[in-house]
Order: sequence, then C-alpha cells, then structure tokens
Amino acid sequence: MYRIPFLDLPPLAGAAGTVRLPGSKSISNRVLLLAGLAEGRTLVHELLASDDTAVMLDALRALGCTVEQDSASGALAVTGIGGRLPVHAARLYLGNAGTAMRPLAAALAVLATLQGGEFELSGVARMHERPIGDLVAALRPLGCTIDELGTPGYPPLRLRGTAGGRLALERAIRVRGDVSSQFLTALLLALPLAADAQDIVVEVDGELISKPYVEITLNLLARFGIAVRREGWQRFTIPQGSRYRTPGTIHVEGDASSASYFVALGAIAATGGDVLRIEGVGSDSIQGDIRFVEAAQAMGADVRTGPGWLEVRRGRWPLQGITLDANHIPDAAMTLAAMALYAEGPTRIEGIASWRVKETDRIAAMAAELRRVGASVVEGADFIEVSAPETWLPAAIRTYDDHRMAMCLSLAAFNPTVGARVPLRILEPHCVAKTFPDYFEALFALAKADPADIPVITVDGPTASGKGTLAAEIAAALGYGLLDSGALYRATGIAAMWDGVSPDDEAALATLAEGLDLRFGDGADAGRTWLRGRDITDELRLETSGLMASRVSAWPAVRAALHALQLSFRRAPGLVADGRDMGTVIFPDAALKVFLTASAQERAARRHKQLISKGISASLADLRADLEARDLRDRSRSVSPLKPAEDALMLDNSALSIEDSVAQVLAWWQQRRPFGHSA
Ligand SMILES: Nc1ncnc2c1ncn2[C@@H]1O[C@H](COP(=O)(O)OP(=O)(O)OP(=O)(O)O)[C@@H](O)[C@H]1O
Ligand SMILES: Nc1ccn([C@@H]2O[C@H](COP(=O)(O)O)[C@@H](O)[C@H]2O)c(=O)n1
Repeated sequence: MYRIPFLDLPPLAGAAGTVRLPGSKSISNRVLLLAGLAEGRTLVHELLASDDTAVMLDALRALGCTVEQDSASGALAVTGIGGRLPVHAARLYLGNAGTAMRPLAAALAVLATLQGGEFELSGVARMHERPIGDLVAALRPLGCTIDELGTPGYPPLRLRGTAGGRLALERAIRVRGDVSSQFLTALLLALPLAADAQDIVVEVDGELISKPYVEITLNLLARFGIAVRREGWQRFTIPQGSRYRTPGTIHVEGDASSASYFVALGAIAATGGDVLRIEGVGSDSIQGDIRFVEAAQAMGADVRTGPGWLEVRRGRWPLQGITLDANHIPDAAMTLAAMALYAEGPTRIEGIASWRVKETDRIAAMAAELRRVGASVVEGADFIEVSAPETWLPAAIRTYDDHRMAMCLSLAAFNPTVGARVPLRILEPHCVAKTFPDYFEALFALAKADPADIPVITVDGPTASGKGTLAAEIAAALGYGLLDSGALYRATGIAAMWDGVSPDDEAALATLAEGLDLRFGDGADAGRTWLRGRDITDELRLETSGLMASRVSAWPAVRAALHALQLSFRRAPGLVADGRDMGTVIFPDAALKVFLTASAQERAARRHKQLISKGISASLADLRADLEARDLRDRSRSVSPLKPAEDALMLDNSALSIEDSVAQVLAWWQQRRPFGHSA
C-alpha cells in the first residue's frame, strides 16, 4: 500500500492481464459477525484484509471471541460466543466501517438488554456524521436502552441493560428502509439472538433501497442456519428457534464493487487483442454489485463471464453515455461516473441519494473531482450527470478519506486512450485501505504506458556522496521504483570474481553482464539482492566489490550489456535512478536530474562511519585514497564518464543533512509537476 501524501499516476495508455480481487467487504464483515455470534469455530477463507475488517475483528476479540490463523488451512479461525456474552462491558472503536457499526449496534443492544452489559461504539469523525437514528428508533420500542453520546441520530452510542431484561417482540418491528438498507441488515443479523420463544417479524417502512445488500444478508444468514422468510421486500420473519450454526468453513468471494474498477479499465483500455481477466467474482456471485456489469455493457464494455471470473475487453468506443437508476448498485455506480469521462454524450446516474451519507458526500465529491480533470458535471439531490472533458487537465484529486473516490478517479489517468496525455495526482492514496489496500499496485501491474510518459528522477555523483540514500528516500516519498545502477556493475564484478574472469577480459565480462541472474527483493525482502540464487546483499556493499565494479564498468561492452536491463526499471508510477550516467546516457529525457556532490573529506568520513557502524574496521586515509582513485577512473573513462548532465541541478550536500537534501530535491520535483502549489 502507498502510505504517502500523494501518488502521481503517469498518463496510462492501455491495460491487460489478470487481477485477483480481494474478498468482498460486505460479505467479510457479515461473515465475521455471524461467526462471532455462532457457537463453535468457523474457518473463514479469502477474508478481506482491510481497515473495515480490522475494526470488526478487534471488536470481536474485545467481545470474547477467539480469532486466530489456522495454520493447516491458512484461513482465519473465529470461535464465536454462541449467543452468550462472556464480556459485559467494552468500548469498541469502529473507524469508518458502516458494516461494523450498524450490525454491532443492533447485536449489542439486544445482548445488553437480555444478558446485561454496557457497550460504547464510536468511530472516526465522519462515522459520527453517518446516520443511525432509524436503527435506534427500531430498537428502542423493543426495550433496548440506547444513549446517543453525540448528536442525536448519529454515533457514538452507548448500549446498556441489566441481566434478565426482556424484549417486546410480540408486534412487528418497524424500520425505515429508504435511507440505508444496513438498518434492516443489522436487525436481521442481530434478532436471531432473541428468537428462542417466538417468531420475530421485521417490517420495512418506505421503499427499501439497495435490496441486493439485503439479499447478501439473507444468503449468509441461511449459511449460518437461519432461514428468514421474506414477503416481498416489506416483511421478514425470523422463525422461532433460530440459532446461529457455524457452517464450519466459509469462502468469501471477491469484492464485486472492487471488480467494477477493472471492468471499467478493460472497457476503456484493453484493446488490440488484450484482455483484462478478473478473478474472484463472476456469474455465480451473490453480490448485487455484480449487476454493474450490465451497466458497463450498456456503456460499451465487452464482458464474458463464468463462475468466479470475468473477462473484459474494449467494445464500443468511445463509450456511450447512459441514463440509469442505480439504486440497486449504489457503490459500483460511482465507477460509471468515472467511465463517463470516456463516453459520448452525458451519463446520468439517478436514485443515488444514499451517496450523500456514505464515507463522504459522494455526489458532491464526485462532482468536484470530475470537474477538476475537465468534465462537465450537473448534480442534484439524488443524481449526477457527467459529460466527458473537452480539454483534459492535470489534476490533484482530493479523496475525502473515501476509498472509492481514489479508485474511481484513478481511471482518469487513462486519458491517452482519448488522445490526451496528462498525469494525475491522487491525494492521500492510502484511503484505499478500507477495502483494497493494494489497489494501486494491482492497477500498475495491469497498466501499460509509453515509457516516455513515465517520470524518471536521476541522481548521479561521485562515490559516497549519498546518492543511494537520497534516491531511496525520494523513491519512498513518491512511491516510485528504485534503480541502484551501481549494484548491477557490482554484481557483474562479483560474478567475475566467482567465475575467475579477469577484470581486463572485456568480452567475457560483457557475457557475464548480459546473463546476469540478479533478483532484487520486494515486500518483506526489500533491500535484499540475490545473484544466481545466492544472497549477495552484504557482499555487494563491500569496498572490494565497489573497486571491482569501477574496473569492470569502464568497458564499453559491459555498459552496453547492462543498458536494456536499466531501461526495464522504468515502470509506472515512476523511477528514481542513481549512478554515474543516469542523467547523461541511460535516461537523457529524465524529468529531473540531480548531480550530487560532497567534498572528498566529507565523503571519506561518511564511508568510514558507515563501515565502522557495520563493525568493519577501516582507515580514513585509505578510504579517501580509494574513493578518489575510483572517482578519477569513473571521470576519465572513455564511455559514460561521471559528469553532470547539462540540464542537471547541482546539489553539494557537504553541509546538508539527509533530510535537507531530500527536502531540496522534493521541492525541485514539486516545481516541475503540473499540479500547482496547493497540491
Ligand atoms: N547528506 C548527508 N549527510 C550526511 N551523511 C550522509 C548524507 N547523505 C548520505 N549520507 C551517508 O553517507 C553514507 C554514504 O551514502 P550512500 O551509500 O548513499 O552514498 P552513495 O553515493 O550511494 O555511495 P556509492 O557511490 O558508494 O554507492 C551513508 O552512510 C549515508 O547515510
Ligand atoms: N551508473 C553507474 C553506476 C556505477 N558505476 C560504477 O560502479 C561502481 C560502483 O557504483 P556504486 O554507486 O555502487 O558505488 C562505481 O564506482 C562506478 O565505477 C558506473 O560506472 N555507472
């Protein structure tokens, strides 16, 4: 996940490949609650790992459930409380997870009333602006004691009761269905706790919105042994004697709302025989948002589907604007607004009043951000109408702590498909952690870009000037990839030493360089390097390796052999490359070139300190002599000598801290970006 203040997406021209979706948020949190209320152990496979499920899991642990990784199956094992509270007081923090707040509020209200207890539920500031009054209004007439601790009708809530209380269940429980279907879902998930002695009837006031989400609830209740009888969408009966029974093992299907971004991506950018395959959700999905596929097809997407998969290609192009009542797909419908950027004629999405009370006011947020990239937008109380930009603008997109804003708007980076070529900045990209922590990584793995559009920052300079340190910090700050080109020459030198190849045998060295079996670690292995399967991380940094690299790198054939490998590091979203000839030879079109220097005395002192800290003894005078000899060889060789590119910015960091150097380079970078000062 990109935990950085902003992520710049270069103009992206195409897409192809396979994406495996993370588990559905709606299914994950329902399954977790049901497993937590049931008796026995439930193995949950393919559970979504995200902010919203993390808060639900924390809540279940606090309530006395056991949550552990099952080593045999790799699934998450939840041992539930079997409907009996082992813990009678807890304060639960539920972030911005509506799928945790609403059902837990109902379940704990019921349990506190029957078994005694006091529970406080709170969340982030936005959660305290998301309505829950209709659920409270449904529970109070049953005899539940609910204190609204902030604004009436909104969390935080306190749910309390003394053991032995009873619930008034003789009459039908009434709940409003026209603001959020989660209130009905919450009651249906919670009320089996009180169904030992009689049927429980829930009746919906008003037209129930988002019915497919209620279908998910009914489907999962059935998997846990509770067969709710439904009469239309107005009346639901939980049969007397209902008890949560664990199914033992349950698989969470991929998130259909998350699939929508990739369906849209295929429709926009999978061209010329390319296909975008989506795995984890398909024709057998129980999620309502799977019907987004129909809307995408109406706009022009070419979609094939089977159990657990979808394949998408561009069909009609440009896409075609549509008018749709999206009440049945409120979350995925946001993606249609992004597809509208590539459509002929306006796209009007109606029946979406619920957008106004989601993670943010999504109608207002969508309108503001789509306008920022150049679209024309009309918004109303319960609709949005979007027309494609006439002129695309390089925009810094606000994301409002709303994962779907970030994912939808990322699709605007594919503007080269309609002849534009503008980059896009996504502010606070880590908001995707709510449902799809690795969304941007997945997007970049599928996206194709013209290499010329992928930004490169080069950092060249003499030995021990701090290039590697600076480059790594800049790459981390921007979420870009990193090329330590010196490591390629060092690895060639090490391979030569292993194979007994002379540093003077240019042809043999070039052959070694060409077949270099080198692997750089990522994720937990970031920073580690393997040559021919052997970990050379420490060997790479030895002074002897540096000196050997300096000798082998002077040969033109060796440099030529490593050229293509270095170019292959230029991948979305961008690259920071450090070495000696990054700005002059390898990436002459780099968007920012830095030539980093420091006095020889300072550099020798830094290297000395570096070696001492690793427990390697060294003489300062010898180190200075070695690095000066290396610099001289690097500067005076015939090919790709060490020198600043004509358009490089010089940075002497002799008297600067690492932080100061990083701040300077980031400030230069910001000036070169087209997003303006506020971004
Ligand atoms: N601005 C700075 N101020 C103080 N120390 C620094 C600064 N920049 C880097 N250093 C330190 O100097 C040492 C050498 O830095 P680094 O390895 O990044 O240099 P390099 O130019 O990449 O070296 P090489 O050319 O050998 O790969 C490190 O210990 C690093 O922490
Ligand atoms: N682009 C580059 C990078 C490095 N070299 C040579 O490799 C030696 C080791 O580099 P480090 O940055 O890891 O110290 C260096 O002294 C250069 O001779 C190069 O030629 N071009």
